[in-house]
Amino acid sequence: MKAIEMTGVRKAFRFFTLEDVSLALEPGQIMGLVGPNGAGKSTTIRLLMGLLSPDAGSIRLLGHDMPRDQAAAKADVGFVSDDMKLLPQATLAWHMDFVASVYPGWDAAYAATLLKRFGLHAGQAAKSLSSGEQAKALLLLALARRPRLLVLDEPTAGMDPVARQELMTEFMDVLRDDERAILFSSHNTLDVERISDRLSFIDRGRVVASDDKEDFLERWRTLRLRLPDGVPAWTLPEIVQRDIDGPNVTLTVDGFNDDFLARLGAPVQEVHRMSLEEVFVATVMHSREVHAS
Ligand SMILES: Nc1ncnc2c1ncn2[C@@H]1O[C@H](COP(=O)(O)OP(=O)(O)OP(=O)(O)O)[C@@H](O)[C@H]1O
Repeated sequence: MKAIEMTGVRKAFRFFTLEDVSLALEPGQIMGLVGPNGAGKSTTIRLLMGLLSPDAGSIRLLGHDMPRDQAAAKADVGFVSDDMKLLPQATLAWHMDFVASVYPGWDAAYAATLLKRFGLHAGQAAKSLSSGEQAKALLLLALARRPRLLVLDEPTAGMDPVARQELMTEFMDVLRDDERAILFSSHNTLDVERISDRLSFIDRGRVVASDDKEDFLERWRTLRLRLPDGVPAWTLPEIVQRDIDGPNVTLTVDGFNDDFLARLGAPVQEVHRMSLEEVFVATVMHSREVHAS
């Protein structure tokens, strides 16, 4: 059974449409949902969690049909988004007791470990926590339930680099158990590159690429060539961008391998791997060009 299965999902708002979104996540995997502002990440996550109903398509969370079976699904799904708030007057201990009383999977020893790791104090009132501490507290409450699936909308927003690193380590620990899965959205490609097994890039309401992280990083390259006799009119479909500066040509390639080099038929001076951020930007720009034409 897949942790997440979204097929052909559509949701139209007045000025924005999420179109034909399909995502799949297996147990034991972490998926990073990456996209620019307004791409549709939170809308996708709200649909997943049953907070919105799709106009078309199907959504299954841990095998449950959404939004119909959301009560059953949510018993096993930890969800945190940046518009969630703790009760201002209540302490973190009160929140922990409350969540423990609702969810039988609550792991008190793990909660105590997370308190220490995140530098939080159970006796502190929520209103006196900094915004980064509030975000950590919400994540603690979700993680200590030991849910089979964690769905996190921008979990590291407002956190400093040290806190982000701690959190990423924590996510990796959650996945030691092969039955669990995490979907998280982020603008931060460094975080995503660090821990994700799968990546889905979303732009303007469409999933523009979805694959294993290693496959993305293996496929994409920038190539530098020097061509004294002018620039050939390459039409190879793998070339998504070409920058020409006199005889110096830089190609951005999606689908780099020996066969591509043979078909390119030109001496390549340098081949560089690309960071996930570069792959993300190139994918989004290329998808926009394709749509515009
Ligand atoms: N309830 C709604 N009614 C109308 N439009 C909406 C609604 N919710 C979201 N939108 C629109 O859908 C688009 C996508 O929003 P969404 O919050 O999913 O983007 P996002 O990728 O999470 O962006 P960000 O990274 O900026 O948080 C935006 O243009 C937003 O204005």
